[in-house]
Amino acid sequence: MNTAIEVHGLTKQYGNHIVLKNLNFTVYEGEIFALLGVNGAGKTTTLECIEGLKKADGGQIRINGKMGIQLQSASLPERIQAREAVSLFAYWNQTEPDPGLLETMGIQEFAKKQYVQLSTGQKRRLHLALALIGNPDILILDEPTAGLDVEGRIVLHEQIRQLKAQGKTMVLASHDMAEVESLCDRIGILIEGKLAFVGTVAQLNEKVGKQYNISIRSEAGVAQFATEDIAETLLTLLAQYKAEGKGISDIHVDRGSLEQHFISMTRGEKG
Ligand SMILES: Nc1ncnc2c1ncn2[C@@H]1O[C@H](COP(=O)(O)OP(=O)(O)OP(=O)(O)O)[C@@H](O)[C@H]1O
Repeated sequence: MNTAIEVHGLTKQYGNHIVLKNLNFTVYEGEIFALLGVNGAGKTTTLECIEGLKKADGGQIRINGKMGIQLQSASLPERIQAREAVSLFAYWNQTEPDPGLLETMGIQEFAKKQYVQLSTGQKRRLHLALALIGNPDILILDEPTAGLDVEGRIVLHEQIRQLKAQGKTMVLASHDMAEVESLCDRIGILIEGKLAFVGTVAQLNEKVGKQYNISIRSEAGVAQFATEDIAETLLTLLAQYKAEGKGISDIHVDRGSLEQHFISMTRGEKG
């Protein structure tokens, strides 16, 4: 496997606060690699060191290929139209705007709108399109779906999958375990500036167990259950609620918070 990014002994501190502590990881060509961590774990700082926007205090970063960076929100002038931003980025990249790219990213539908008038989802799509203008080999995406509704996330996930199918390498930051599980090939988990785990989703599941949390709201209040077999547990619970005549008003299933996985990882326990 060819290497797209190699990070060796990366350290970074702000004053006395060491935020990245000797990070070592490799991103291979064509894969989606996620940096997963809670707020403040060091994800953005790591990405910015890779992007060259922040200077590392120690270590080496090797990049093999052309890199595209997805902008953060509110990075463009408020009054610039989406199509003007595209033209500007194309000019900087000494190329022409690619109508196919604009079509795929769904930019045409809001091409004449000013940046300030765009929804969060439209801004993200525009940022992704701008990152793609120079036809990079490697894409860096910092929390690409933050603030998006379910539909917006599904659309963006699909676009990210299409980019992978085209052979792009992607590194993304996220604090959403479920997103990372469905999208990424490998994960690096950052805990307080240290990489606590690097490996595939399957390897992570082996390590922390594949536990799901189920919350059921009914007249009797909210009850919570943990299981490794959602289908079986849900069927049993639904039958039980029905038999007891308890009307269900909401059901929520999740993969457990990152914090739960971190705690179990550091304790070496399951769940
Ligand atoms: N310019 C800065 N000056 C001082 N401290 C900073 C600066 N930028 C980030 N930090 C600190 O570095 C740590 C890591 O921040 P970073 O933004 O990399 O985390 P993150 O994992 O991306 O968090 P989030 O999910 O909230 O974006 C935090 O404690 C943060 O307060």
